[in-house]
Amino acid sequence: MIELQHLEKRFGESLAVQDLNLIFPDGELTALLGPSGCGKTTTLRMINRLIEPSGGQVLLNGQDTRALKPEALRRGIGYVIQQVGLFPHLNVAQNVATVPDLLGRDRRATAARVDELLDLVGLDPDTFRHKRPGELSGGQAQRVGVARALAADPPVLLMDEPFGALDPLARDRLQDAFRDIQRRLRKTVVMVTHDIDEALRLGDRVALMNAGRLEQFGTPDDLIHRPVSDFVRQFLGEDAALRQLAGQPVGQFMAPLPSGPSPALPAVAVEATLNARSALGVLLREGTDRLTVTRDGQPVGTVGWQDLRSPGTERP
Ligand SMILES: Nc1ncnc2c1ncn2[C@@H]1O[C@H](COP(=O)(O)OP(=O)(O)OP(=O)(O)O)[C@@H](O)[C@H]1O
Repeated sequence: MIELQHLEKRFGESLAVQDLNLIFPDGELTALLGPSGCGKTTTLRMINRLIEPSGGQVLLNGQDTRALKPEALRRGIGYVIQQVGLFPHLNVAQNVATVPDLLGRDRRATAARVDELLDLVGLDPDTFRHKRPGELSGGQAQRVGVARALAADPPVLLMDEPFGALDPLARDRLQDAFRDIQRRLRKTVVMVTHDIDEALRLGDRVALMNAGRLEQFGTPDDLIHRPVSDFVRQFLGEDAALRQLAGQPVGQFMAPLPSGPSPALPAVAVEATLNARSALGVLLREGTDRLTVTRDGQPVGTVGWQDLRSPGTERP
């Protein structure tokens, strides 16, 4: 668990971060969201002490990070940035193995781990192991960056606009891949983004900052349906709820079929993997109030307006 207590950063006369109190829960992804210049990156970099706080403290599993050597601290915290910063003269495998090598881990075990990680981020090891960073697309390089950050198996991962430089298609793909990875690995992730959709899509929780202060901390649902201020409402925009739906499969919102004999099902069916916003579109277009939800063509549940307003309990 990472805890920020009265954290503050002063640059000359101006306060970039002020009296920030936040807990990043273990195993969850928290998105640090907010307009440009609100202090997101400064906050992130105070966690691994790339920036030293002017006041307050950061606790990592209860320990004040000032008590740790910055290098030792950073070895236990993966860090992914937008300009991946791969070493151009090293190949992909060597780049991913940087930290395990530094830690003196067994070579053969590291090579196996590199292949496993390349697989995990969706790069075929045989194709990519020996490529140089200059031979990769932006999306591929970013995947290598993620694999490298995971290589030492750090419990904590800090990510600064990790998908920001990618075209929308590559960004979507990598966000999906990363969401799957995070479901499996359950790292404690803090991700800086100014992209509202990304925060709502990937964040278990969202910390929305405004001018160096925390405006609201909560689940995406909290921010959308229970905004604490006009700033939150305006920053997310009126269509926030719709945009959140776009990032989630309709299967997450359905009411499962009761066991026993099948009841009469709505005539129009959609697959559970369809995004919930499109399912809403189908409801509107067909002028009906419920849809059947299928998996591989088999009915598994039904979904209606009310279900799409608030996520059901069936989240995977
Ligand atoms: N090294 C520095 N010296 C002086 N001021 C700085 C420095 N780093 C950041 N700032 C200022 O602190 C404030 C917060 O910057 P920060 O980079 O944390 O914002 P951000 O929310 O990450 O913004 P963006 O989304 O644009 O990256 C800004 O006003 C910025 O100009």
